[in-house]
Amino acid sequence: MRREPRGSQLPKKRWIMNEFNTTAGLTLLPAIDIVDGKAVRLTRGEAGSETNYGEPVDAALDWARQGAEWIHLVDLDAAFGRGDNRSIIRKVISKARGVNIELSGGIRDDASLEQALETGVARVNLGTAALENPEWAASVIAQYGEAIAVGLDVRGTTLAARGWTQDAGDLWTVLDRLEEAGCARYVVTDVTKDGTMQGPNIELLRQVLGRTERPVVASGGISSLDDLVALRELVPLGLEGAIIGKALYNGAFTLAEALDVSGR
Ligand SMILES: O=C(O)c1ccccc1N[C@@H]1O[C@H](COP(=O)(O)O)[C@@H](O)[C@H]1O
Repeated sequence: MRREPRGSQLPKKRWIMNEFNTTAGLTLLPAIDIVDGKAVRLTRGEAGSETNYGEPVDAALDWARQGAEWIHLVDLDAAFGRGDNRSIIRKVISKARGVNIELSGGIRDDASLEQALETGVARVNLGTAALENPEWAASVIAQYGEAIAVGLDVRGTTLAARGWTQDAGDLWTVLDRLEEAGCARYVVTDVTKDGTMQGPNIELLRQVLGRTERPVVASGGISSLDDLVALRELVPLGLEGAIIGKALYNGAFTLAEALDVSGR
């Protein structure tokens, strides 16, 4: 099924260059967030709210066995600016060979970016740096293209940085700037939903999809297979993927079941 162009007002050339693949289904990215060497889930990103789910490598091997194409790997200690989990991250990456890794947390300058890319990950997410250091973000977006995504982590339409502890600007203003810079992809997280299993913020995703032709990955709140069905309906609008966290760890459904409904 071919998708109708969104908005006949789009310039034709731009539309042709960015046509969405509507037959691809929804790419699923099971999440492994690491604190102090362990896989955890936070509630709304609040430090200290974590539930511990054991060894990150075990989670990665489990997702890989169930058919994961991607893993969303987060160094939460680096995101909070209180250390890092680099050695365990390298271990996860080497054990999950064949699975694409999206890595985030603490990637804020040339050194941390090079270190992240050297691990062989498929792409990295910039959070804080994209908000606090626009010139650097634009330069690495230009240099690395598809290897860089930007995480748009929001409460309402206010972006959050530094472990989601600081407000860092207006979503739409920053999105316009990143579009200018040619950002390849956005990971949109409703912080107020993250780790709550209250369902994704479909309205927010629709609004973002209405303002970019770049692929978008949804994050935060997924609780059921029905949520994935609802997100799949956004694929023709440009939604590419969904990050799943607590629902998998809590056994609401398995990754294999989720992949079945994802259309991949
Ligand atoms: O994923 C979380 O639960 C989370 C909670 C609190 C802060 C950040 C969180 N996640 C990831 O951190 C990166 C941002 O890191 P940085 O600002 O670039 O250092 C973001 O991509 C989220 O995926």
